[in-house]
Amino acid sequence: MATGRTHRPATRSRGIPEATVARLPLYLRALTALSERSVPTVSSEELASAAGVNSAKLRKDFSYLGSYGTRGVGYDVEYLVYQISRELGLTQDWPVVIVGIGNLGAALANYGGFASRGFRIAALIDADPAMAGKPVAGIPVQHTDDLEKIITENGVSIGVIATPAGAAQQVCDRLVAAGVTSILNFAPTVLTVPDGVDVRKVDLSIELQILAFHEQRKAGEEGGTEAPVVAPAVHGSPAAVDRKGPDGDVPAVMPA
Ligand SMILES: NC(=O)c1ccc[n+]([C@@H]2O[C@H](COP(=O)([O-])OP(=O)(O)OC[C@H]3O[C@@H](n4cnc5c(N)ncnc54)[C@H](O)[C@@H]3O)[C@@H](O)[C@H]2O)c1
Repeated sequence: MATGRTHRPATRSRGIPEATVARLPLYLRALTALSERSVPTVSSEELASAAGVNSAKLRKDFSYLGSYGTRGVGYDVEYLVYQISRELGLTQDWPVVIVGIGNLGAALANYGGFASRGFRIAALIDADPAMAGKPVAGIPVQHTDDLEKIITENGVSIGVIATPAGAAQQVCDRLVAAGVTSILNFAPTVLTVPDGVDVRKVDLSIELQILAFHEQRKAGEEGGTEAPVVAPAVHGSPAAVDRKGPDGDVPAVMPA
């Protein structure tokens, strides 16, 4: 199967640009921290600084949400938390499966940040029969033979792939055929999916390579030599080099 686009167009159907969507989690993280400190209101400048975003961009982003703040007062923190959570679809529970429970899959399963943000780990799946039934993060690992059944029974629409690269496309195809429509891919390979399926890719080695590029450029500047004008080749994902993140940085998570 597996033909077609690997990511959505730049503007969502509801009219919120993809770049704004990518910044909403940054605002939400900053707002959640303010909310935990019981801060009632925040100015666009303060929030922009806490989120690491330019304040004009923040105001533009919030205008898409219909949120303009109150002059002299700022934005209501609790209301913005609610609004952004609703926009991101975080006011509902999202069951997630992780496929490939090795070093990375187990670390992800143990990460408390998913559950606290509404992403409940519904199942852990691995192809190794020796792992079946063994608990990881308190959840028994299930065998890939049952993948389709697990997806259907749990109403899973988000799948995380942490298998070796060679297995990732086949796992992706099975997840999609079973009804998964969003995939977070950690395997260092480009996945092909049908229209309507979103894939985000995480590759920390690419982030390190980009940092190495900047280190090299800084060293060149200090030494008075001209900085290189092109990034080094990044295996398997040339788009990662020139793709900018939410606010000009390069994201650790990128469209596949
Ligand atoms: N994106 C990143 O920044 C990042 C960081 C570390 C690792 N990785 C990648 O994540 C993947 C996992 O790395 P790891 O160190 O955990 O490897 P690992 O070898 O420890 O674990 C891989 C697991 O996948 C299972 N597996 C193999 N084929 C499978 C299949 N068809 N279906 C289900 N499970 C299957 C194996 O049984 C094993 O438990 C690799 O592709 C690695 O390159 C990415």
